[in-house]
Amino acid sequence: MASSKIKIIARLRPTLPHEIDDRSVSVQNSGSGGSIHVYTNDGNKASKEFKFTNAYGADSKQEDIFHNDIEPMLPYLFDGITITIFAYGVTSSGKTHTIQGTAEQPGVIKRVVQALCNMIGSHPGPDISMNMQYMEIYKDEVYDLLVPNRELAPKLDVREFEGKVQVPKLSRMPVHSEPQFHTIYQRASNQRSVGSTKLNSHSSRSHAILSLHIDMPDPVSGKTLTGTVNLVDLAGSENNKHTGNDANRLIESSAINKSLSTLGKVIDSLNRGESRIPYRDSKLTRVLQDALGGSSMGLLICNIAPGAKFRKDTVNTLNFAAKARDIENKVTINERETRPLPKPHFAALTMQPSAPRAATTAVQAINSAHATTGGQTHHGGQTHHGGRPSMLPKAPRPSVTSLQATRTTVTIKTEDLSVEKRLLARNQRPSTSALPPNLNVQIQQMIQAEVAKLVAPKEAENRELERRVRELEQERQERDYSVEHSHSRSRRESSVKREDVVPSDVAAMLASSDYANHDLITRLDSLEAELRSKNNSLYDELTPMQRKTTCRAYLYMARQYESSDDLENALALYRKAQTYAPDNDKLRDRVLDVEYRLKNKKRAAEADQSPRKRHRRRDEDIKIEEDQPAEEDGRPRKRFGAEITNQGSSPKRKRSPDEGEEDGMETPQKRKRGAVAVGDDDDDDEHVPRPRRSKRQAKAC
Ligand SMILES: Nc1ncnc2c1ncn2[C@@H]1O[C@H](COP(=O)(O)OP(=O)(O)OP(=O)(O)O)[C@@H](O)[C@H]1O
Repeated sequence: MASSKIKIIARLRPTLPHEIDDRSVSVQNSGSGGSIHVYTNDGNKASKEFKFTNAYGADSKQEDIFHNDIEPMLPYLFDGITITIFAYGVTSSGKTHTIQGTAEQPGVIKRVVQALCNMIGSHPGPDISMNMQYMEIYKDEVYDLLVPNRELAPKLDVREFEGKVQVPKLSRMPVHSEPQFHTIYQRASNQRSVGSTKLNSHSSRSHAILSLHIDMPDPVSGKTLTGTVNLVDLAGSENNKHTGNDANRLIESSAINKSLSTLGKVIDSLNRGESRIPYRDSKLTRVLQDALGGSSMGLLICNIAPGAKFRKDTVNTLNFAAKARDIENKVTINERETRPLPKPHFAALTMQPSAPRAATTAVQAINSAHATTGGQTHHGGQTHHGGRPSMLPKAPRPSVTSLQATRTTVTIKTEDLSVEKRLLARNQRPSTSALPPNLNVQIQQMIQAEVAKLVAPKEAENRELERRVRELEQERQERDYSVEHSHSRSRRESSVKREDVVPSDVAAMLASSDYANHDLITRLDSLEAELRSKNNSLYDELTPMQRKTTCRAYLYMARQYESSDDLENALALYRKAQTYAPDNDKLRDRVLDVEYRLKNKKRAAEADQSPRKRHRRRDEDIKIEEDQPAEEDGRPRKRFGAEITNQGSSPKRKRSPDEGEEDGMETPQKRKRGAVAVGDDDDDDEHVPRPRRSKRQAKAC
């Protein structure tokens, strides 16, 4: 494993038409080496100097940066190394211009894709493929930009797998050609969150990360090397006094500033060699973990805006860059098994995976190249890093899957960096296994046979256990079935019994019209008692039809009792009937009526107990009987209690004109008065209501 420092370059953008050129920032030796001077006051000689690997002035071209700093890194991708290039700076400093560019001045992305397509195309060897992923981090959440509709895209999780931070659900698209890439990229870029601020009409509101993966399978070793280049366009730090942000922009701005401040903290912690690096404090640092003290090579482009109003931001950016250049990454090569292996037996798990080997020569070559160009920029250039253990890439966990990722080192000839020769050299490398392939298979088969012998008795025991469990389960099911069957049969029988018994009894009772059918009452009572004893009510047990029939039976008997003036029994039977028709309003009225009458009857009976009243009443009765002639048909007139019918004599019921006066009589008093009135009115053609009189007055009359 070799260490590699992050390479830092700075770029000053030109003054825009609406800006004043106050010459507050200048670049010396633009293009190679170079330093940036930030003047404390306009035209003042006092300045702060920052030196970097390369510094580019306002007149620099896109291709200058590409040819000097980016193109030389690309061949390392074909050794399975990850490269991260990110643009950092205040808003409107030219980050998007540098990374993305325009149609006339294409930026890093277009140039990198073009170069990679050429490199892949010129290589006749194994099947090299390129895939792309594109995500944005907006308000500290990761979103896929390759989805058809970014608005509907879900937030994505960031996970760590085998020492590498990944976004597992991020989509991946194959890149076959340059035009095809640009179609996909253009569509995805249009989905990126941008907004207008006072400083930039097209300001990025998110951090965008485009990843290009180059997969190089090696059919001989069954392994695939993957080189990845991450091109990161960070959102710019913002001074809200200058941007004039509205509420939504302020929220975005605070998320951007927070993530950038975490980025600064991560770099500080790495420089101090702290044991805890706050990668997890923001999604940005989590995703870029590999580039910040991880296992990839890094290039940081610091974009600077001219003008005094940006002076503070410019100094901050350059201070940040000065700190970042001390970060050391432990560069590793990404190689994984892709040949499907025979399913490994658990015994094979005891075998440890091969430890990652260091990418030595390749990275040393990079470092030496950096040192030659950037040695003078390091302010004395000591490395403060003491080889913090957490910065070392983790060894892959043992895995039973055939896709076992390993990171190994290859020796790269630094004197010859052409892709064809690198790939040729890789193909000519002997297989990592020193044993012939058939011997490996034989060993595996022997181990499997041995282990099978060991586990055979245990497996037989397990089979026997399983069989026993199955039997028991079957027995239980059969038992459950028979219990359920007997229950349902008894339920069926009981319902059949009820249907047989209740209706036939009722029918018999109705046929005999014997209202004193005590047998029926006894039968119903006993049935109810029986059901009550079973914690159940007859109502619940009967079908609606059976309830209706039972109710009718009780009603029939109640009416019979009522007509014979046995109000007590009638009331009891009406109440019973009510239990089977609780919602019947007429029946409820009837019960109230009978209750009322029964109460008055009892009261009247009590009054009759007084000796004086009994005497007076007897006299009155004699007098009335003397005065009252018999009906023409010889039948006596109806008297109190005899008028009860089953016609529904609700107290509130409106009488029909056809109903006799007596039917509307509601109370014993009324009825009595009515009886007298009927007797008196017999001779009258016209009904004249009589004034109310006391009994004494009536007697006097
Ligand atoms: N080197 C350059 N040459 C010409 N124009 C430039 C250059 N750099 C930046 N610009 C112009 O400056 C403006 C702001 O640039 P750009 O959008 O790239 O800034 P930014 O840093 O990405 O801003 P933000 O962080 O707000 O997205 C754009 O109009 C862009 O065309």
